[in-house]
Amino acid sequence: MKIFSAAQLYEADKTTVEKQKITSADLMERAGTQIFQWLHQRLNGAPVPIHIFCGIGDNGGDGLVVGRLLIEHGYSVIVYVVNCSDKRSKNFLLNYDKIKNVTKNWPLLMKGEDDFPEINSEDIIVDAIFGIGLNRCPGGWVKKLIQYLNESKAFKLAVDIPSGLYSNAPLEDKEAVLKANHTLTFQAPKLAFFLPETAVFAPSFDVLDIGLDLEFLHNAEPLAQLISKPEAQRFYQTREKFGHKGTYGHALIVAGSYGKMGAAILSTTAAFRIGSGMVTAFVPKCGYNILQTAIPEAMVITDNEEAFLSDISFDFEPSAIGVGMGIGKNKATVEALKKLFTDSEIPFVIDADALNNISENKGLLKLLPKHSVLTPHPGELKRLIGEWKDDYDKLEKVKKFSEKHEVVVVIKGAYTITVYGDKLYINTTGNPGMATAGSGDALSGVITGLLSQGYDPLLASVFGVYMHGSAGDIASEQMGFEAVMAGDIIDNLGEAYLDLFAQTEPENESSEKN
Ligand SMILES: NC(=O)C1=CN([C@@H]2O[C@H](COP(=O)(O)OP(=O)(O)OC[C@H]3O[C@@H](n4cnc5c(N)ncnc54)[C@H](O)[C@@H]3O)[C@@H](O)[C@H]2O)[C@@H](O)CC1
Ligand SMILES: [K+]
Repeated sequence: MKIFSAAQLYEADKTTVEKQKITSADLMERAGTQIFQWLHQRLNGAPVPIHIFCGIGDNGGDGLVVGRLLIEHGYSVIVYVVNCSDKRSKNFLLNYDKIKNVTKNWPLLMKGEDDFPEINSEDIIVDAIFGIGLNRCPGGWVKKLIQYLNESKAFKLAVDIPSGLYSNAPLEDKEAVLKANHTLTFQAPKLAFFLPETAVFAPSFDVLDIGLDLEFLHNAEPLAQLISKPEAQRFYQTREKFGHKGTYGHALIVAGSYGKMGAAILSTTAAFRIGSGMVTAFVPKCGYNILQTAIPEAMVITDNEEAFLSDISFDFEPSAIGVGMGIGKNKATVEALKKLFTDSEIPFVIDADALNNISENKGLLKLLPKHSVLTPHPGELKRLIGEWKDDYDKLEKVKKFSEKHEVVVVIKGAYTITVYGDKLYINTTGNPGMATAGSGDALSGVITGLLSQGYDPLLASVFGVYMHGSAGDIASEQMGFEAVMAGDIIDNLGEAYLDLFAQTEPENESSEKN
């Protein structure tokens, strides 16, 4: 699924109206009707008070449509107009008139703090104050209203986007954004829903298809691509009936140091579980017995040093190399990395201490084979590219970094974002249970394992992140977030493959769950 900018959505809106020969009011009716249906399906006529706060633009217009339809269906509705400006949009005015046909209770005009209504915790708040047309940070009494609504324990449903959030620009004041419990967003999710500083305001959402012009949406270059099951299914490469272990490559995992041999075990196992034909672990001497005992399927080569890596030499040609998990920052290890990067022509997966060593010795970057995959968590990323002002600045910096060094960067987080040149791929699998030691080692093993099977570096990254998250989701469903350990994620990679093509109940036809 594609993520578009606000400007692109306005374009799509315009094109749709022209091509489908409808009015923009018809489109608003469609949008409002979808929101109404979502509520109606869940409330089923329940007499719960619904407070709808409408701005004076088209987002407010949507709110008025929802209000009208709810009233027509007998719900208990109070509509407020957040009257922050006289510049009411055409479709706001049209629907303002229409709502008067179905109720004697005209919308309440709010002009300041004195007009803030009492709201009980069992009530529902519908936020239709500002949509993607937000053009400045909410201030004055409107900001106070947003804060007042945020303090309420009532369920808060945002129309299109939580008010005060820009769809694809940095946050100005986090005190002036509605903290929605759920958002119903039109046609495509907004970039703000996936970035750490702004995602907290839209912790869950459904995408409502309002029938915008498909050709326009198909041809528009998106801000980012969202990776869910349909995309992952397309990435999957079928295993051949007559394949043998050599068909699926020979991955090399360069990992571990004294006290951190678990990192090598996790990455090696993950490379196997994602389907590598063969996996060799290269570890310091102290890891030999540990690895051979823990993973009999793996081959093991050791460094001359007992406790850390100093000379990474091997006598075969791996089809992919993952390096860095738990290797530490010994001077000799830096030299060993220099030699490894210089001697190899195949792209690497670079993780953990290999990233930290690169950050401290930037010359190493120039030695990296093109299309190597870097998998930093936020701390490692900061060491690599420096501080950023906000999430959008971070993405721009990573894009430049990726272009300059011709590498794939996997920014790990709640929504992991893979960056390649100016392209962004946002993952949708994963959960807080995966914030656990070794989860990153599992991911680097997964990506290395996919590379070894012939997935190209970008696909290996995007598909690997999806599969890793999916395995984590399956693990959490079985044991709850808290109990998940990295090994459980790896153990469920097989289930994640099965889940990829499992038959499921059809979803609600018009909405995509997230
Ligand atoms: N583009 C589309 O595809 C569709 C858009 N629709 C709705 O239209 C919305 C966009 O409508 P608009 O462009 O009218 O914009 P909004 O309704 O988001 O708000 C814009 C109005 O609020 C004012 N405003 C913005 N920021 C303010 C602030 N901080 N303080 C005070 N006033 C502020 C603006 O000057 C303008 O008058 C979408 O979010 C969606 O809800 C839907 O009706 C259907 C289709
Ligand atoms: K809104």
